[in-house]
Amino acid sequence: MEKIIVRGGQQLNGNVYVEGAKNAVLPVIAASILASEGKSVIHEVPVLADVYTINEVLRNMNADVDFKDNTVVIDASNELKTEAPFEYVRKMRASVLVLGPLLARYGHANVAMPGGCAIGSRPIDLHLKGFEAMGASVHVGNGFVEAHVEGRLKGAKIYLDVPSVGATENIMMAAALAEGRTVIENAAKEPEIVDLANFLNKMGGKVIGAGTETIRIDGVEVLHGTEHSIIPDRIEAGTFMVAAAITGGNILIENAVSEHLRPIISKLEEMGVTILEEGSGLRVIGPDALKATDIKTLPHPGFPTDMQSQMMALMLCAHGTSVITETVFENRFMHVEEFRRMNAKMKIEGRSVIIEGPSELQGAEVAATDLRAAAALILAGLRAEGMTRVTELKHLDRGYVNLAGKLASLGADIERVDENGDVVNPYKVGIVAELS
Ligand SMILES: CC(=O)N[C@H]1[C@@H](OP(=O)(O)OP(=O)(O)OC[C@H]2O[C@@H](n3ccc(=O)[nH]c3=O)[C@H](O)[C@@H]2O)O[C@H](CO)[C@@H](O)[C@@H]1O
Ligand SMILES: C=C(OP(=O)(O)O)C(=O)O
Repeated sequence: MEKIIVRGGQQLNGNVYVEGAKNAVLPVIAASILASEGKSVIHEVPVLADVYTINEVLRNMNADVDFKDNTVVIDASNELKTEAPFEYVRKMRASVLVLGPLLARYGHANVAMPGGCAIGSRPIDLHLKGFEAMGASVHVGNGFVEAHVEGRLKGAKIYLDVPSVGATENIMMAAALAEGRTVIENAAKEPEIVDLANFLNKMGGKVIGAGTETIRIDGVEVLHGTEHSIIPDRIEAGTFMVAAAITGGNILIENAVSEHLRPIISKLEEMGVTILEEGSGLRVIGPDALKATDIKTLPHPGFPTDMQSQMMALMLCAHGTSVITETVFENRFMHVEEFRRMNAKMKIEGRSVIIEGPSELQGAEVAATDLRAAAALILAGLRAEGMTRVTELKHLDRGYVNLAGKLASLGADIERVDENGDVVNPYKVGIVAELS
């Protein structure tokens, strides 16, 4: 079992580059199967286990997928199989994003039902209601969702009960090839939704309003391959911002987009962190002493749930009482127990965690409970006294490219080792093991 070993106490300084966003690239790759003509060339693709998984989902359907040098080239002009088996959906819930494109292009899709996961039950009822509103019949049984429509999907007015990112994306992709106009109300407004809309428009789609709560899609008969660069990962950027803050360091985070990071910038500034626009990125300077603050996770442009656990690590080091309220996922506090192993002082009250800081963090063996918890435990390890060992790195590899190597290049005392204690090439990471 691989581990990341961190010895706390180093201040981090230097430059780091933010990769393309995981949560943007997965829907864009799924959308590429809408193209019955031409190839899609997607740049700024991060080397992540999730990208390998979605590529395997497409290959399994008979699409040609080539991934090298951070570029994925997809030719989906073959006749595709309309299935995504459980072995892929189990590894990565975002595999359900092929449902909309398959249904729109072939009138049929059979995709394994994603289960819950460590952060909550995560139903897909809003995706399915959207397809039904567009004329599809949907059957859930034997662990699969089977959706079917005679002829083309029909445009519809769809109000989402909650602004679900995945439902907005799945419906937007399906609507791109439907007959007539679809209007999604109470749509998710995340930057990744805008990136997907831009990709669909370059494919010949007609999507307007992405980034607002109402998205209008006029369906077209054919979509074609195109070329696109993925937006930078705001959560990876936010993670490095916390790394600077928690170590009292000074990091230039290249390729960070400040408009995507407003809620994170605002909270870090409240905690005493200095953040300056510089070149094509952000310089983040940690203070001598961090101040407590409160955060409540919300859909964009509220504070992102995917930064909740990293902020928890930071708040543990701040002076005073901080409160974190998680409203997006019902069970995203699994990392609290792991932080406690590091001598963190906090208590859970319903959907909130109350932190009396600062805690004198101590190194310990801790297990990542999800992808962001993995990063958060490493961040805490940067500050803790002694050695922290983080296990369950399969979560980390889903969403961070070479996090240990990047932190080491900024001055962290960190390495990734295998079960024999031998240092692992950070670029090979767990991806190879995961897929073999
Ligand atoms: C691959 C990807 O982009 N993942 C992101 C995406 O996940 P994902 O798209 O799964 O998240 P959603 O926005 O759909 O989920 C938000 C909330 O809505 C609920 N819900 C969702 C769909 C549905 O049909 N019914 C329903 O009740 C969920 O249980 C959850 O409580 O957005 C989340 C919220 O920003 C992020 O944490 C994830 O990193
Ligand atoms: C929850 C996350 O991702 P996913 O939706 O892919 O599980 C995440 O990126 O933190």
